Amino acid sequence: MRTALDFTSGTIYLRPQPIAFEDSVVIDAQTLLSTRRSVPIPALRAPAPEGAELDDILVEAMRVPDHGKLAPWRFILFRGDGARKMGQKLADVAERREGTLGEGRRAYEETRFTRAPLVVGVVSTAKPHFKIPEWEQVLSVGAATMNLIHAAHARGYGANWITEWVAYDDDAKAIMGIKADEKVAGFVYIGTVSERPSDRPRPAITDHVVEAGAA
Ligand SMILES: Cc1cc2nc3c(=O)[nH]c(=O)nc-3n(C[C@H](O)[C@H](O)[C@H](O)COP(=O)(O)O)c2cc1C
Repeated sequence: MRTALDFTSGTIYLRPQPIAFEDSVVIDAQTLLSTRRSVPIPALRAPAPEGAELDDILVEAMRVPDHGKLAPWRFILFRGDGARKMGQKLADVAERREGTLGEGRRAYEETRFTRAPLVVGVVSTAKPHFKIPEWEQVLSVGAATMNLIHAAHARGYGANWITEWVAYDDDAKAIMGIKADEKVAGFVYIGTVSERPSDRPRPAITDHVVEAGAA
């Protein structure tokens, strides 16, 4: 039976009135939305979702509004040996750019995709289309990324949406198998939370919401 993380109290718990679905117990949607926050990468430990659970998370990630049904995204899984090798190649790119890297910097680059047990690269394949504005496709990719994060949190995992230089570097993108006309929406670091993060101040609705016609 799976558990959910309660970020308000910091305890692993089973919901007193869980939403039962087949053999799973999942956090209720309102609690998920009101308590999710990014977990710093060093606090993301093994295990990460894998197998059927990861498949479910990816399917839920793609369950987003998508004008024209273009599915303008794809996912790259960085884990294990593949993630290690990718880090070494990216460190080489950084070294070609900047000259010999210091030990700490080299190690940072080499371990870029092994800092968490799973990193999901979300790639936008949005492009000009005769009917569907590219902007709307990009929004759908962002929605898929957020769904991915929520789907992970719903199962008790922590997640963090990161880009950093490798998302914007053409050579790094090529090494990761990302085409020149594709964009990185983000790298979502996922793992089991070892330390509960404190929250940050959240935007107030008074600063961001207006009533139409009230002015
Ligand atoms: C597209 C995108 C890219 C981001 N890239 C980074 C990044 O490279 N480094 C970073 O520290 N935070 C990055 N963030 C911010 C974190 O994902 C996160 O939102 C932030 O730490 C605040 O945490 P919260 O999710 O709890 O509000 C990015 C966010 C978005 C939406």
